[in-house]
Amino acid sequence: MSNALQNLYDTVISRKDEHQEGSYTCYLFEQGLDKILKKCGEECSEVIIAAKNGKKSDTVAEISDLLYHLTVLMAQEGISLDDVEAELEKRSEKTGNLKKFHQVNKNT
Ligand SMILES: N=c1c2ncn([C@@H]3O[C@H](COP(=O)(O)OP(=O)(O)OP(=O)(O)O)[C@@H](O)[C@H]3O)c2ncn1[C@@H]1O[C@H](COP(=O)(O)O)[C@@H](O)[C@H]1O
Repeated sequence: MSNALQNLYDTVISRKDEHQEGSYTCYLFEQGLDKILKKCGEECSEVIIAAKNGKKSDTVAEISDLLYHLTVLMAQEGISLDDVEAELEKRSEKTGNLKKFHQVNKNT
């Protein structure tokens, strides 16, 4: 995972562990899962709208908002970046095996 995502994740975890005055992340944890899910839903819709509007910088900003809120959701649910990385790698291995399987079948 990228350094920026890892740094964000570490900061979010530290906000979960220790209250910091004025922190929006702490506010989200205090509000709880339903609020975090609501924000993920809202940010997801904003990504779709920005992408439809076609301005790359706006879409990048909305994707960043979504990634931040997903990071808060992961922390809330005890999911680490390693958990997601492992899942992605598992899929990539499966896809690789499937491609090899099709290649072998094509050649026989
Ligand atoms: N990456 C982010 C980040 N992205 C978006 N946001 C906040 O998400 C909120 C979403 O804005 P909206 O207008 O949708 O929501 P709102 O009306 O302000 O809030 P609601 O009433 O809807 O809850 C804004 O307040 C943004 O500041 C973020 N807040 C914090 N971070 C990072 O999280 C880490 C901890 O920051 P603090 O929470 O400030 O300690 C730092 O690394 C920050 O850079």
